[in-house]
Amino acid sequence: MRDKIVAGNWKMNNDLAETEDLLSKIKLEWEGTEGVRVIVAPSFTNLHHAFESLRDTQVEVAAQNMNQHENGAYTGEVSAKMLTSIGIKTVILGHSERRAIFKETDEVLAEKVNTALKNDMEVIFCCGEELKERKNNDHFEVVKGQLENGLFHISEEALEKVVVAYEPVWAIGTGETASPEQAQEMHAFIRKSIEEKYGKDKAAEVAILYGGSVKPSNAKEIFAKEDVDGGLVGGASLKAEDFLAIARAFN
Ligand SMILES: O=C(CO)COP(=O)(O)O
Repeated sequence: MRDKIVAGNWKMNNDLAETEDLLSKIKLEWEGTEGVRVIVAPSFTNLHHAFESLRDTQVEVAAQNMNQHENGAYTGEVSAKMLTSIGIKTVILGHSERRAIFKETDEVLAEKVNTALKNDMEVIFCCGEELKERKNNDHFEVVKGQLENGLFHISEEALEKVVVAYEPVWAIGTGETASPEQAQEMHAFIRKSIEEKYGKDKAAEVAILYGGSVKPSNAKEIFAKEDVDGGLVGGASLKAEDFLAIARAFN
């Protein structure tokens, strides 16, 4: 059975005090539900603290990004080894903000995926189309291209360390959610694409998360869809109450 996952991408929010506050609320209120993985992704500066603070809990910690190079003269960057050395075993790669604002290409992302896997890290690989691409009916082609060029070079064995997150750019931070049907349609397409490359059994094991204005009020309906295995949550992950209500939406 594939994992059910609710991951909170805190983006560039929360200083140390705010991080401590949010983590303490999550720790206090998350009872741990059978079969649901809860992950938080604070900023680099707060990762070590978050990991130590959540050490004895069932809440996991992920990084929001990392560099594709192992080490060297890359001022301001963070390597896989720096992350694993503080206990971080999961990294979000290819978020649309990284692609659009920081100009990360499929080629760079393919390298990042390789580096993460080589360092035995789990990858949450993001994909998703922009509004104009959906309006032109290009969304399937765009997402397939992102998967083929950024992810599908990895081995069958490595796929076991990959979670895919579908985040339509037009639904991120806009309050506009993909309908449960739109999410299911794309998730089924993503699973089919994985199946064509790696086979049915492998595809059935890959968790595919939906991201884009997930809230306590819509999570249940979205997560009920067959190919939706959870959510990658932005804004609503900054409030413990909302984030955990989303995590409980599986029940
Ligand atoms: O980008 C997202 C998570 O990575 C989604 O953000 P929102 O939930 O704020 O729309």
